[in-house]
Amino acid sequence: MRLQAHALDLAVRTKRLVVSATLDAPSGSFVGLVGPNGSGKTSLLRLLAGLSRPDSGRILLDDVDRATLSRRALARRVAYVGQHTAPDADLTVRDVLLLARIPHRALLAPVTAADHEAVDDSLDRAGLSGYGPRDWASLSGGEQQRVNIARALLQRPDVLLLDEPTNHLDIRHQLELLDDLARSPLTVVAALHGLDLAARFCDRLVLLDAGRVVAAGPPVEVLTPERIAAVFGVAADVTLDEEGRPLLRWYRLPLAGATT
Ligand SMILES: Nc1ncnc2c1ncn2[C@@H]1O[C@H](COP(=O)(O)OP(=O)(O)OP(=O)(O)O)[C@@H](O)[C@H]1O
Repeated sequence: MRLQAHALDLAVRTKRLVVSATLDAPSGSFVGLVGPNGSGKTSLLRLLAGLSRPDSGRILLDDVDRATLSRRALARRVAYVGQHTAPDADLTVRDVLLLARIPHRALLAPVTAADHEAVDDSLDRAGLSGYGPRDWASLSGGEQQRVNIARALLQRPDVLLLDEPTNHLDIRHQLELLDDLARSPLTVVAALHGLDLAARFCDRLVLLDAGRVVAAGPPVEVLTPERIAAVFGVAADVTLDEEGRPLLRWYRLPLAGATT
């Protein structure tokens, strides 16, 4: 499913969080949202997820205006994992995962054996077999993150929106997750801080600065040393790996040539 956003604007009081942002995530692509702290990545993802409403602009799912879809239809198609997604109540891991099946059940229909099987499968795939009876709150940060992503996948969405999905994950789990996302047939849009990993795994990057999209396209076009210096204020060497993707090497601060 193709996800497009046209000229999205969002302001809170006088602060403009997202300014005329346009984004195109073709079906099955993995798009990375990158940019410094406070550049609007979360704000844009929340607009795409329908968690906040733009002041202007449109969001299209396969050319259909998202505003015309019901909440339930949207929940079946689009799953979102935020940075601090925590269930309110005391729930087990199994309870948390079963919640994800709700959009696929008739209203008030009971949980079935098929739901439990789907939960067991998702735990196996997340490398968390046997974690079902554990209290969600007792999991480590990385385990909670993996359960959150498993929960989003259990929704069987067409579009997956992830805010900092590699947060809390050790390097092996970061690589496994990004590799899975890159291979997945889902359309994925993820806010990522690690430019190196974003460059390696994403098909396209959207670079935000102060709420505006300042560059979008394949990583090799977006992550030039000049743009990295202008947006992040750091100096980097950019070479290409064997697949033609950018490999970044950072210089220590202060930025060469900068006056203090
Ligand atoms: N409700 C709000 N009211 C006022 N300002 C807000 C609100 N929500 C976000 N902001 C501000 O909007 C800007 C963008 O925030 P956002 O969380 O989208 O950035 P981000 O790129 O995801 O940042 P980070 O990399 O630090 O997670 C920040 O300056 C933030 O303080």
